Amino acid sequence: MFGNQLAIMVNLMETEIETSQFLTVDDRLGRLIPLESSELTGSGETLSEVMGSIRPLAFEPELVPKVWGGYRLLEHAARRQKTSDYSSLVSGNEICRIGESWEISGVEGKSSRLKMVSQHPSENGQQEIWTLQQLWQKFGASLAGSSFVTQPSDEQPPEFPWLVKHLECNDWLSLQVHPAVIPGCDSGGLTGTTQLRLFNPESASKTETSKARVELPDEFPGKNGKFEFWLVVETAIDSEVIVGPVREDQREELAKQVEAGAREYELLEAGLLTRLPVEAGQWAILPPGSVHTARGVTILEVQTPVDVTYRIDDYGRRGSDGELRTLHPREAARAIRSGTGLPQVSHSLLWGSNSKSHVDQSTQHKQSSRLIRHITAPQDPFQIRFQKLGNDLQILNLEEMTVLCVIDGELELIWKHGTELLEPRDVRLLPVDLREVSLRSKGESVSILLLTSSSSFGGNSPSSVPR
Ligand SMILES: O=P(O)(O)OC[C@H]1O[C@@H](O)[C@@H](O)[C@@H](O)[C@@H]1O
Repeated sequence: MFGNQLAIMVNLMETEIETSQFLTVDDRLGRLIPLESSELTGSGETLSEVMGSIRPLAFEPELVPKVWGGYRLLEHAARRQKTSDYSSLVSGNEICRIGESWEISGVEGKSSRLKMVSQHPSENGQQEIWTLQQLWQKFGASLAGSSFVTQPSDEQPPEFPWLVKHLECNDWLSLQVHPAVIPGCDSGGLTGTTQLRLFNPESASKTETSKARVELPDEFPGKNGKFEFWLVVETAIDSEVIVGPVREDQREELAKQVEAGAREYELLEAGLLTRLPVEAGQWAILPPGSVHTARGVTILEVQTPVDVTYRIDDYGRRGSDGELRTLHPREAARAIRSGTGLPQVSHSLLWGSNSKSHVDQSTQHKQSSRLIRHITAPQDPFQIRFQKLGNDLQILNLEEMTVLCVIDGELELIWKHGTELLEPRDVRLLPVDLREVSLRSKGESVSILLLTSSSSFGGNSPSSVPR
């Protein structure tokens, strides 16, 4: 699957919080070791040397089995790898429901592996393997430019600021909530104006600020909480989301009932959660402390790099070990109390029948063949822009590190030394050192999502190339 390395993801139960770790086989020791401690890192001194030349970075998607998953992410991965042997793509080599495909991750122990293009073997003859976290620590300035800060050596190494996944929620996700932000948190290796864009409860709206100061979780001192953005990419029949609290003044009651072990239907009956049908093209913003679940949807998820979920209700399901999946009512109640904003689900669609209406905090404008919509608010920890491009060439100036996700259509991505054709679900990390890339649709149009830290989008909006 990854050269001669077998990569395996296992679920570990650490106290009450479910977490997981990517493992790799150490040939010398003849056993599994955490990927981050593997010594298979490359020896390049610059990002260009590692890559052969500076180029958009592609990572190996990591497929994660989930009880609520399906088979589409697996089928997609098989198509992409040009294999019909699905079992070779799954940890443990057993075909099972896949819920998540981790596209870009620097999360400790679960960092994405760089897809190598040049096949330079390292000194010991092995294919080099770089994780995103290793690249971030060694070449952060090439990736993020002047906004990257190196930490003094006695401090925690900076963490890559975003986590990008595809989710296939064939069945309901657990009803869940993620922990809130801790003030004075790790900046994720970014500084200056960019650092201000990382989630800060002080800059949230007034009603939210008072709540942000309540009890804070102590499990992850010094880390950001989990702020999520969902773009609904595909839907099935009966596609729905459930979110809450519906109003800010319900937060305490919701927390109380969750702590007392209330189930999803009781919270819905009490009007503390709301159930909404969703269509492809809608999006949701889920600040820490938002209760949520979904089913019948494929989602592109962008989040801050915190892999912690507190389950409120799991509908009596058993995990792969045959045991009921753990619920965390006490931690969930605490996360709800320290929530930093209400969950929002867009009323309009980014594409489809009502895509023209203005909604929520997004803004939209049309330029030549392009539709641009800024989705997240300036105080949010990352900025999301949706763009529809035609087949005229557009330049994207990379004044800051950008993640490019293809949503629909085929995209031609051109940079100084090369070009590549991207398909829906392809994700690329565009380092600042690339300076600029050009984009155009191979067909009539292509939809893309751009992820950055700053809301200014200075030179980072594609502009037409004069012909
Ligand atoms: O606890 P389960 O149901 O497996 O869900 C866990 C998953 O939930 C989703 O809403 C997202 O937050 C994912 O990033 C997370 O991994």
